[in-house]
Amino acid sequence: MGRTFDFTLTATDGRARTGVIDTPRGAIRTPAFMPVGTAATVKAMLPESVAATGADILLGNTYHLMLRPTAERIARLGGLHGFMNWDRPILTDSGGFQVMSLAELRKLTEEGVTFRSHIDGSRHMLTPERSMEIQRLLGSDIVMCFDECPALPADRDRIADSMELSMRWAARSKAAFGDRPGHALFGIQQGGLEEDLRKASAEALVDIGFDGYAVGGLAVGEGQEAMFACLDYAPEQLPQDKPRYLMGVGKPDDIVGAVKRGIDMMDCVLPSRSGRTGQAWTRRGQVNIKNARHADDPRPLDEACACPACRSYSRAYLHHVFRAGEMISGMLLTWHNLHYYQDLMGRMRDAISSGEFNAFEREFHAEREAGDI
Ligand SMILES: CNc1nc2cc3nc[nH]c(=O)c3cc2[nH]1
Ligand SMILES: [Zn+2]
Repeated sequence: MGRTFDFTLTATDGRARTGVIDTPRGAIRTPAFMPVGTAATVKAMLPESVAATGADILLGNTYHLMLRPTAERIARLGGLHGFMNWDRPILTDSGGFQVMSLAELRKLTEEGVTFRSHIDGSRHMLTPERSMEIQRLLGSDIVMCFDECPALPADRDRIADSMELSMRWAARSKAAFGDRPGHALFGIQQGGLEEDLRKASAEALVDIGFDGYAVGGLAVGEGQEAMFACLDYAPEQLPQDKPRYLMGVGKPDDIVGAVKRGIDMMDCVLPSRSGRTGQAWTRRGQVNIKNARHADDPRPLDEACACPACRSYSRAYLHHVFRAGEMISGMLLTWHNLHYYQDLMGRMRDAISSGEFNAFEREFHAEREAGDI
């Protein structure tokens, strides 16, 4: 296993970029989409199936794994890669966002956050130092700073105070992370929808120095228009030569708009979560396979898709197994959705490389208007 973590840009088209992040566990082609493997599994998928969709990296959640089975147990068993049988790169988030959205009886102080587990009510504390320790125990390749993500809408003072706390926590995260060749630490920009606060956050993070930079604080209910308005300036406030990671995004059209605005990495539960509920994402838009109109339809979900669900099964079959509550339903639609997302990322990488991103974007939207799905 090599010891480096390097990002190489291979082409740009407008503000869109494509490149490769080299890590000791393999290369990550950017723009990259990371499937979410919350509790050491991408739900309804075998790891080899996740790899078959084209995913170079997946995301693990510190909050869930620290509660169950605990980071110490995973470390005793050799780390998250061996534990979940995924030998490619893993990015773990820092736990702060999940604590604020899932845990009970939370108390936030300068030190960190104390909370009770949503699983069994046990008491826990997360600090920048504890988050770095957990992510080290898990063995993740890309570690995220411990930060606070304020819910929007929020007034400017609240956003400013929260961003400044996150910057102090970023410095503590960096100090606790130490020097770990082959492992990366990403800072997370905050500042809500305030351009000057985002600039101040970016400058604070660059002063501390990170291997990559996330645009945090978005996809928290602000809506696509406000998110894109923020992405019209925020990515370019961050270093041009490091990966830019937009957290928690998103629907396919969110992803295309984010890549257009200079984002290199994204993660979202949407393709896997919606796959389990019967929502399929296709080039021509969304298909709810549980809708009665599919009951006798012999066509595949998407004629243009090469995934196992589209190659070997009809809409009628997918409709049936969802209506019957069969486990294969979630497996097939999750596989299709993750395959579609990775296919979308690959088509964007190719379009950027050939300087045709604008044409790609026009075609992407035109196909969705075509209807008849
Ligand atoms: C689903 N939307 C979403 N997931 C997020 C995760 C995050 N983690 C750390 N910091 C963030 O600001 C942050 C924002 C996020 N938005
Ligand atoms: Zn498919």
